[in-house]
Amino acid sequence: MLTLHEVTAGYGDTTVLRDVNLTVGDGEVVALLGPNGAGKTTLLRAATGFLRPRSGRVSLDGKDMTAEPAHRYARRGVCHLPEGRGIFPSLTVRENIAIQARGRDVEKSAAEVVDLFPALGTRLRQAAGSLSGGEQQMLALSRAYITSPRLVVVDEASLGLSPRVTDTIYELLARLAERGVSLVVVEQYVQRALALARTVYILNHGAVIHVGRANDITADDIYEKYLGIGH
Ligand SMILES: Nc1ncnc2c1ncn2[C@@H]1O[C@H](COP(=O)(O)OP(=O)(O)OP(=O)(O)O)[C@@H](O)[C@H]1O
Repeated sequence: MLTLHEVTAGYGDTTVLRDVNLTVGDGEVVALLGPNGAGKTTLLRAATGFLRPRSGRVSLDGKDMTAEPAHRYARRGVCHLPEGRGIFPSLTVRENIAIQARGRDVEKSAAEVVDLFPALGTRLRQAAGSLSGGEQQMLALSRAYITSPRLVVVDEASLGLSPRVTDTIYELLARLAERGVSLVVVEQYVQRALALARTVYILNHGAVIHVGRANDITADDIYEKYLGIGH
């Protein structure tokens, strides 16, 4: 459903991505891995209309989206969950849900979120910034449920969270995948990403240096061959 063809992108005079090709099929889960500064966040931004490529082409279901802004991607079912959660800390949980709901019934959306994340049920009137890190990430993930997207792009969902909360977040991503939602997941924990994904892309210095099936590679291989961090 999503295709990046020879995408080059960057900021000001800095070129970050160079001729990147990437495809995500309907219902496919892609893990996007690579060292710090490799350009993973930049790739997600270029793939969802938040950063316009300098050259190359981004398309959704065959339609050229390269020059389109992010809200047009959203209208076509793309949900971008940025690093840093993308929630409004000074607004209440309910107000955040109202913004995520984008014109949908807020009560119904809030009920859906509470059903999915009972922990948020007693906190609807609380400022989102006063939630724990895990609860804030759950609130951020709510967007991917109440808007019924076809493609969800997730940047470092587990950053700073405990292993237990990370398990919960990954169960929810797996549930989205079971529903047939396509996912692109940037993750520092290679093992977790491999367990979820069908396809692995490894990025280094803004270029794709490996594409393959997640079943055909181990986390150790990825560290040794591509990330250069013996562990
Ligand atoms: N807004 C910006 N303006 C200028 N340069 C930027 C900007 N955002 C990122 N960069 C640079 O682009 C490069 C790639 O950054 P990016 O955040 O895409 O990498 P990443 O793989 O997601 O890294 P990390 O794992 O550390 O988040 C880095 O050298 C970074 O300094």
